[in-house]
Amino acid sequence: MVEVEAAHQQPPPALVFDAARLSGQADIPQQFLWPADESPTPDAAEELPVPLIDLSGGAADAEVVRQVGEACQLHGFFQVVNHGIDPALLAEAHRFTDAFFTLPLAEKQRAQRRQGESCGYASSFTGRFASKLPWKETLSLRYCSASASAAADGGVAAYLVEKLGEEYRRHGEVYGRYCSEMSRLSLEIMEVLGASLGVGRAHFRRFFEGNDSIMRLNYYPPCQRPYETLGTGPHCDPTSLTILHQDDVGGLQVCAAGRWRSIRPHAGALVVNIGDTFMALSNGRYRSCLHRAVVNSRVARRSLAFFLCPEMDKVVRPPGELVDARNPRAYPDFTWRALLDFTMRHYRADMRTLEAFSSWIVRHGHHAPPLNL
Ligand SMILES: C=C1C[C@]23C[C@H]1CC[C@H]2[C@]1(C)CCC[C@@](C)(C(=O)O)[C@H]1[C@@H]3C(=O)O
Ligand SMILES: O=C(O)CCC(=O)C(=O)O
Ligand SMILES: [Fe+2]
Repeated sequence: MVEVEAAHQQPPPALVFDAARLSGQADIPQQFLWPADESPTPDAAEELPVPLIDLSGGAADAEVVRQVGEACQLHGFFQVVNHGIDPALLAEAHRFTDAFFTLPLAEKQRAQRRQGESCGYASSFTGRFASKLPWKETLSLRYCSASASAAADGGVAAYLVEKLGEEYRRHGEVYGRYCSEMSRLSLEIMEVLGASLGVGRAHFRRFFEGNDSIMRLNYYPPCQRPYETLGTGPHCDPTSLTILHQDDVGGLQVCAAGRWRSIRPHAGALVVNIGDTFMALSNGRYRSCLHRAVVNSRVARRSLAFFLCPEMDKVVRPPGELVDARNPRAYPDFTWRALLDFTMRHYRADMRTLEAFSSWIVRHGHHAPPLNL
């Protein structure tokens, strides 16, 4: 029995995570402290040797297909270079991230994320979770590729202007361009994943042509007790593909072979990992990988995560080639809308989200259209 609702019991009156104030204090509220068996150890985690995959030869390169397939069978993480994304755009997106998160709290709260929604500003999810609060602030934006033709930025600029005012249009245009570039790169990576799984380059690319994705800006203030807190707790991304640009501070860790290993920042490289929804699309062939973000007592850290997601009501079902007597269906059909709603309203995404979701579907009858095996 999965204790799902418990994760969202009404927590005590919301604590406010004002990083400008909290970051300097010797003591921190106990809601931010993590149990010893989940908090990071002081010894630096050894580096996880993930391949720096060179995309200059394009997504058709056989070596790229081999390296991505190998990484996805091992731990689901790899880094790409020569990905074609303008370094100036990456730098501008980070500059605007800094500009936003160093605003006074009241200004940021004008874009406050509402209960059950995935967009907006959140300061450590106080009011959403009762304990093990992440030491971070986030701003999440929605990017709809289908509307990109109309709004050219997937609706990102309009959202920021609506929430924060006309003076944020430039921010929105930069993040909109960033998202459309990430969407383009995601489709190239989907071609590589399709080729590596033997279902052809077009299959997953077509599935994600119209995507309804989430752009998340993570801001991790310095923390004076970095070995008792976590910037982002252990989890697998419930989404399909994550393309993350981290600054040069470091803090992303992956659990591989039962050990936490760090993914060292490489200037200009993008960190890529598959998520739960792609694990279901691959019928479990490729694993969504457990990872977390640790904080430090010296400097703030930022990471920009683009989460590729299918259109809300498209049924997530693996291609027939990946289902046979030896590889029966690993997960039931579902829609991304149902899984997103599950993580927003009923379950804090962790390392068992898809299992918890699968039994939740059965118990709550959220049946997707019948299988057409
Ligand atoms: C669909 C999503 C939920 C989260 C943001 C995206 C993909 C990653 C998820 C998350 C980061 C996993 C760890 C817990 C979480 C609550 C967080 O720390 O932010 C998750 C995000 C969320 O539910 O807002
Ligand atoms: O900040 C990082 O390096 C990782 C963040 C993350 O895993 C997430 O936002 O899902
Ligand atoms: Fe993640």
